[in-house]
Amino acid sequence: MTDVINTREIVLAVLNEVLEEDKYSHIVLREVLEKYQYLEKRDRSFITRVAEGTLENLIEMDYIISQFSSVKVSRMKPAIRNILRMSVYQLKYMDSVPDSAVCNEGVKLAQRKGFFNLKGFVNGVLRSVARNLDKVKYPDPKEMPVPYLSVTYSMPEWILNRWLRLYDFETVETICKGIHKDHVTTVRCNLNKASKKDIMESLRNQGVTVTEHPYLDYALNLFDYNYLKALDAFRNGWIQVQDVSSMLVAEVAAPKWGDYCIDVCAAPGGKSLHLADKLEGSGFVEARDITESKVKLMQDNIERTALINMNAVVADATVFLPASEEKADILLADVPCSGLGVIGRKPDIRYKMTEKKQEDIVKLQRQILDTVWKYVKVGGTLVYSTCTIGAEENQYNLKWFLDNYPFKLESIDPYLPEELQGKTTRAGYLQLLPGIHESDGFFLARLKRVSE
Ligand SMILES: C[S@@+](CC[C@H](N)C(=O)[O-])C[C@H]1O[C@@H](n2cnc3c(N)ncnc32)[C@H](O)[C@@H]1O
Repeated sequence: MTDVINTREIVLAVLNEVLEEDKYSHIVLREVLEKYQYLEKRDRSFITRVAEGTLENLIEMDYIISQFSSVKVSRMKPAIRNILRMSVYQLKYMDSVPDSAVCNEGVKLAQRKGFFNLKGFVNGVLRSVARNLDKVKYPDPKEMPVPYLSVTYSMPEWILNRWLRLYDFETVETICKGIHKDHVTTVRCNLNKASKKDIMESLRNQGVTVTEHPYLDYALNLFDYNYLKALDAFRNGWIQVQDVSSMLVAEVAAPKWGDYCIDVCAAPGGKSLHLADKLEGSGFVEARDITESKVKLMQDNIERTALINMNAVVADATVFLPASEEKADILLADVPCSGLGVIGRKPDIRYKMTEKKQEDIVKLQRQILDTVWKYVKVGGTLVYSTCTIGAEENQYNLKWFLDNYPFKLESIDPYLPEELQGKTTRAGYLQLLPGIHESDGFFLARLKRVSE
C-alpha cells in the first residue's frame, strides 16, 4: 500500500511550484499525476482534491490561519505556509480525514522538509484551528461586502471591485458561486464522423454518464469517466473537449459552404476544428498560433479528426502578413486574455493575474486587432472573443475597435439558443457568466467589415 505521508509531500510540492514558482496548477498536476501513475486511485484522488481544494480556497485558508498565528502568512517560510494551507483545507473541507491525523501529518511534513525548529509552531497553529474552526468570524456581507466575497469565495478584491462596477452584489456572488461549483466536462460531437446517437451509445457502453447540454444539440456533458483519451469516441475523433461557450464562436461565425477562414490565435484548436467541421469538407480554415509546440497540438487534433480542409501554421498575429490582406470571409480573433472566465477550471489564475498584467494584455489584444482586421474581406465577418469577464478586455476593446476601424456590430440572435438572446446579443455581443449561464465565463462579438 502507498504511504499516505508521501501523498501529502506530493501535494506540498505541487503547491510550492504553483504558488512560489509561478507555474500553472493544471499543468503541474497533470505532470505529477503522469509521474505517479503507479499510485493507487485513492491516493491520486487525494492529491488532486487537496491540491485543487487548497488553491480554490486559498484566500479563505489564509484568513483562517491569520486568526491563529502570531506570524503573518505572507512572512512565513513558503513551505510552512503551504503546509498550513493544505492542512487547514483538510480540517475545514475533508471530514474523512481525522483532525488529529491532519495535525500530526502537517507536523511530520514540516520536520521532513527540515524545519525542526518550526514543528511546535505548525503544531500550535493547526491544533488551535482544529479546536476553534467553528468560531472563526467571517466578514459581514452587509458591512464589508468586498472582504466578505473575497474570503468566502477566495477571490482577490481587485477582481471583485471590477465586477462590482458592472454587476450588482447578488450577481457577483452568483458568479463567484458558479466558479466554485464542480465543473463538468463538455464535448462537441463531430457529426460528420458519427451520429449523436452512436456517439452517446459508445460513451455509455464504456461506462460514461452522458447528458445533453441545453444550449446546443451537439454538445454533451460527460461524467464518471476515468481517462478521456482512452474512450473510443475520443480516439475515433468523434468528440472534442470544448466548453459550450467556445462552441458558440463557430455558431456565431456561421461559415457558409466554401468560406475561407483565418483563426489568428487558434491553439489548441477547438474553434478552428469546429469551423472546419461546419464547412463539411469545403472551404478552408487556416489555424495560426505563435509557437511550434502549440501548432503541433493542433496538428495532432487535425490528424485525429482527419479533417481535410484545415491546416495549422506558426504566425505571430501582431505581424502583418500582406498575403492575407482581404482574404478572409471569416476571421476569428480569440485573443490571449486574463482568463478570469475559466477560474473554475484553473483556480490559480486569479492569484497570478494583476491589474498591471491585465493592462499589458489589453495592449496586446489591441495590437492583434490593429494588425488582423485588414485580413477580412469587405462584407466579411470578424468574431472577437475572450474567456474572461470584465469590461476592459471585452466591451471597452469592442468600443475602441468600432471607433477606429471600418466595422459594425451585427445581431447574433439568429445564431443563439433563445435563452441566451437579449439586448446585447441583438446589438451583436454576449457576455456569458458562470453561475448565471451554463458555461464558463466568455465574451464574443460579431462584426462585419463595411468598407476599405
Ligand atoms: C485563448 S487562446 C486560443 C484558444 C483557441 N482559439 C481554441 O479555441 O482552442 C489564445 C492563444 O493565443 C496565442 N497567442 C498569444 N500571442 C499570440 C500572438 N502574438 N500571435 C498569435 N497567437 C498568439 C496563445 O498561444 C494561445 O494559444
